[in-house]
Amino acid sequence: MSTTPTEAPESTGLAASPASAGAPALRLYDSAARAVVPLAPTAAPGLVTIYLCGATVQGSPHIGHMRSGIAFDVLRRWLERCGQEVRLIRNVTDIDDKILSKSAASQPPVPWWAWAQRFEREFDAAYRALGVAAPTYEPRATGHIPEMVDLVQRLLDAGHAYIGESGNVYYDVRSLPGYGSLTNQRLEDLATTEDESQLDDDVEADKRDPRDFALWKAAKPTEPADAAWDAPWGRGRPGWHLECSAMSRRYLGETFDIHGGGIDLRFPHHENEQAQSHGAGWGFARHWVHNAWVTIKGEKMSKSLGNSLVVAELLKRYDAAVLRLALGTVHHRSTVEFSEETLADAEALWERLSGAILRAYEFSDDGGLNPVDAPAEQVRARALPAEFTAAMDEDLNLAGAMAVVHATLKALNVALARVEAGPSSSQEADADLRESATVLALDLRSQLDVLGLDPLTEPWRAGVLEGVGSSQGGAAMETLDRLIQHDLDERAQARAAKDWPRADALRDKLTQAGVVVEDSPSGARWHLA
Ligand SMILES: Nc1ncnc2c1ncn2[C@@H]1O[C@H](COP(=O)(O)OP(=O)(O)OP(=O)(O)O)[C@@H](O)[C@H]1O
Ligand SMILES: [Zn+2]
Repeated sequence: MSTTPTEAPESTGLAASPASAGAPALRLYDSAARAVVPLAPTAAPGLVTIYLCGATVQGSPHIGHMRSGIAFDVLRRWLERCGQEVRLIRNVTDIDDKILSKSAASQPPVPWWAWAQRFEREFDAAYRALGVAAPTYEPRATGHIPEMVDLVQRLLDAGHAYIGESGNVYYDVRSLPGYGSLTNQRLEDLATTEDESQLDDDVEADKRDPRDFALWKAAKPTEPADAAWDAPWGRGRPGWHLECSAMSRRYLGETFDIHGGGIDLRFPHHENEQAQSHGAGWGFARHWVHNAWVTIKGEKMSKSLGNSLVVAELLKRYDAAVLRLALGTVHHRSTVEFSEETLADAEALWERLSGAILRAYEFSDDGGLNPVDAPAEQVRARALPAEFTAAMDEDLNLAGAMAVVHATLKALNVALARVEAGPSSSQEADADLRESATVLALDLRSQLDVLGLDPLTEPWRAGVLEGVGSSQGGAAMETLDRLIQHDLDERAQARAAKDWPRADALRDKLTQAGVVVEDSPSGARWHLA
């Protein structure tokens, strides 16, 4: 490994967090250590630095592409909830073989950069729709060519890279004793480091070893002139692996806390990123987190397998919150099987969760000061149940956290039923009941917020309040209640007089209008279907 001294990462602008909360209690599975280990951030007190490999913007995002964005959004939210400041970098690969070939093959052909920009926007829209907070910075590969050229030069100087006859620059994997350590592979057992992302690596006949990989690809006469940049060893463009080493160094410094991405990226992409950064003398990632696949009928969702579901299409059929719930409440290392059944379950759960919070919201309206409608900061300031915290701290155990969510929902429904059963003999007791339902609704919001699913914050709020109207919801429901109550009273009288046809007709009328009537010992209750 190179021992070249390196500059301090002052240009990253990293600083101690003002909201420093000491070290987080989170323990996370580390793919390199193959064990759950404590996360011990080092950049600055109260700060966690994360680099997540982002999209290669060569086509429309399918729902599988969203998995890592959502999984790491939950990780980020949890760390922030625990008082940490999180600096999350997610890059955009906006130059690559597929972008060049697809833009050239499109009818009519478009410039590669227009193609990349189109799909970057689509990814952006999909992340936004699914409630994935924007990363702290989202660097594009093409905006960091000088950093990449510097890194290649550094690797050349340190003897970890060489220039081939083609003008390509390769990483010499045999030069780094630790190559393969991330994925626990011995160099002797590796045949080649070719991977799909480097399809056009041509023959690469000038490699010294088939396991070496391209750091820099020499410009080709068949490729657009503006897809190449000057470098001391000749014009060309960066290899994919190089981008992440250069951009993580630029924004997070030589060493950072967590490196993430899809499980397929472990090898060769992450192994090669690590080789580059270690070769440059940088500490690089201290902790590796990889998320599992979204599958369909057990098979990875993938464009080439023809089973991919484009996010924009799914959003025409499903509420974005339902998609987020389906994807974001499963442990990040477990597969999400994406089926009609998964979506139906998520849809039903979302209705129950948002419906219960909405019911509490409606009855709590008090001259525009609705306690259930507390701003997100207030919701986040609430203490979480110890079981919830313990589950999240133990490798983001979402099953454990969701068990707490279900218990809170159940308790809220019980409280709501008691409130809705109507006034008791004591006003004080009624106020207590309303208070306990309000507290449970806020608790539920607070737990769901960690998962990015608080129904009363954006991007879900508008959809959840649709038809209720954020300021007029309570008043509108009261008016509706009076109208319905009038019919229910008439129905009660018809039943008392054993006028069954009249009683049934009144109920049918309400059912047709979307009102569900439930008879209980204390009288009929209603809710919207
Ligand atoms: N089904 C999936 N589940 C989770 N992550 C995925 C899934 N498909 C792709 N990804 C993530 O998105 C990254 C980019 O995906 P890629 O461009 O290979 O998509 P793809 O649909 O599998 O395309 P192709 O069919 O061209 O292989 C992958 O490296 C992976 O980390
Ligand atoms: Zn990467």
